[in-house]
Amino acid sequence: MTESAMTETATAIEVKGVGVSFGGIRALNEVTFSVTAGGTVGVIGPNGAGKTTLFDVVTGLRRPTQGSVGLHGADVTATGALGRSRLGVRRTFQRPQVFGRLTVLDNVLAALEWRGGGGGLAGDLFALPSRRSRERDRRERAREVLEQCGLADLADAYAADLPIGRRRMVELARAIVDTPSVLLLDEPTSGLDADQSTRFAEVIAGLGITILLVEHDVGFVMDTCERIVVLNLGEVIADGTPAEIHENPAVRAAYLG
Ligand SMILES: Nc1ncnc2c1ncn2[C@@H]1O[C@H](COP(=O)(O)OP(=O)(O)OP(=O)(O)O)[C@@H](O)[C@H]1O
Repeated sequence: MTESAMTETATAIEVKGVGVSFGGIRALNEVTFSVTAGGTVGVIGPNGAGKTTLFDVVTGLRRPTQGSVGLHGADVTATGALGRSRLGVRRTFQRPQVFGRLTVLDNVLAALEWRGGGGGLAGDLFALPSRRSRERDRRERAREVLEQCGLADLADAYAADLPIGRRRMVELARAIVDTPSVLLLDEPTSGLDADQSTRFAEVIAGLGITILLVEHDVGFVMDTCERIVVLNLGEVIADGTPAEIHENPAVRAAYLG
């Protein structure tokens, strides 16, 4: 393998020259950055900076007007959200998106179901041994993740009845249960108390996967991420380590104050 090919495979997310316009509004302009496989990168910026639009572009919910998106070395600009999820991309949302009328356990099990039940229709209809053992494995894995996320006692609670902090953890549990390769977290600590934030940070630190997170809590980003990308008015104004970002005069002027 050539050196450049090796560099390419080590890059999990590559955003190159991305632009998105909404009519006359330029939500993103020439946005370029990458995330190394297994790395954790934070995106910060004031309201309206383009953070959510950037997540939409990386997850395939929105096609950029310009530029390209790469995942694990492949150009996925034209690949939709489902195709990207098949490549192992998972996401949480600013407002946690859980299935309110399902229990916590069923929310997590749902994420293990979409690839198919194994054994096909016959497996389901006749409860074949292969189907039953797969079902046991699924439940075991789901319970393991509930434990990891501090939700074991809430397995049978309806997601809609939970306070926002718990719903965020359910969303996280559902996102990580089938061991994604890339996880995007949109304002993960919003609505969490200090203990829940700490737990959240511990859970994601232990995953060993590529993480891109948007967060208003700059302290959390500084503690959790090895690199930070700063957006302002749709443009990257800084990209560096937490210490570099903290000292960057343009960032201080635009954001940190
Ligand atoms: N669907 C849309 N139609 C029109 N304009 C939009 C749309 N989505 C976003 N915008 C505009 O694009 C810009 C970037 O918005 P975006 O939501 O990506 O910013 P953000 O950094 O996530 O903001 P916040 O921190 O408030 O969530 C803003 O000016 C916003 O008003």
